[in-house]
Amino acid sequence: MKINFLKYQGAGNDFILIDHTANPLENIDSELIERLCNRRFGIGADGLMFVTKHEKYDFEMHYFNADGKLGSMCGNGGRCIVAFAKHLGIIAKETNFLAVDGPHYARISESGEWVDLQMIDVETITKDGEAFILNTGSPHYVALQSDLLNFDVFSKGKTIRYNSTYAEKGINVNFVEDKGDYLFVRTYERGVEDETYACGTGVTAVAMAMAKHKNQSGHIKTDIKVLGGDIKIEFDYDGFKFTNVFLCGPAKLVFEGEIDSI
Ligand SMILES: N[C@H](CCC[C@H](N)C(=O)O)C(=O)O
Repeated sequence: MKINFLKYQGAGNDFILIDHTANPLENIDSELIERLCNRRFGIGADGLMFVTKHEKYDFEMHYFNADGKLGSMCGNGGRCIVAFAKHLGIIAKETNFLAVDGPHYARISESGEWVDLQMIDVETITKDGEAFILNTGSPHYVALQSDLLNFDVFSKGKTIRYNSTYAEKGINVNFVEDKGDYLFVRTYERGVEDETYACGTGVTAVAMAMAKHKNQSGHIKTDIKVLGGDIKIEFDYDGFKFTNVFLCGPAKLVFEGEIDSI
């Protein structure tokens, strides 16, 4: 069986993209997805996405984590799939598409390599000790951490993700250091079960948690640095609810290929 794919990355969060608009998605082979995402035996990626047709929206996004299982919303994946849809000629400058957490609006630059993706509104932020817990389409744990560059994100993130509170459903664990002009963020991702170079729903959660932590309100713009590049978050916050949330950043085509058998 031959499968054509494109590989994209958004701030170093990398994905395999497959055009499935010609036929509906059925009989998902989780083991195959896991093999394709494997960095030693496959193409290598943090996740894999299929684009399918939808009656009411420009397209539908189906996101799978590198472990082959259906994921919750992926923000960087969302930006990459918009770039992919433009590449396929499905959309031009803007789009309304459907993802697992509902409809999303996005706009794309002329070059096709920068995407502003609207994310869901968020109202509920709880605390686990000093950490903030919120869902931006995917569940996130946000903890402040000094000297983050030298911090063991993998071990500490994994310990939190597998503690008795989160072991069953899992959680994405983000660590943030406030650098004044920007936030430096590193993330241990559920479903990849490793640190990734960027996590879109994660940095969105971090920007929200920090706005609450600093008692900010109004129209808030946050510059974020992750291991794989720079991301910008914008939202309105009235002290209770985050609305008009945009995750803005790069979405780049890396290569194109054909899988014969694996
Ligand atoms: N990398 C993704 C997060 C994927 C969420 C996934 N790890 C899960 O919890 O199902 C992002 O850019 O938002």
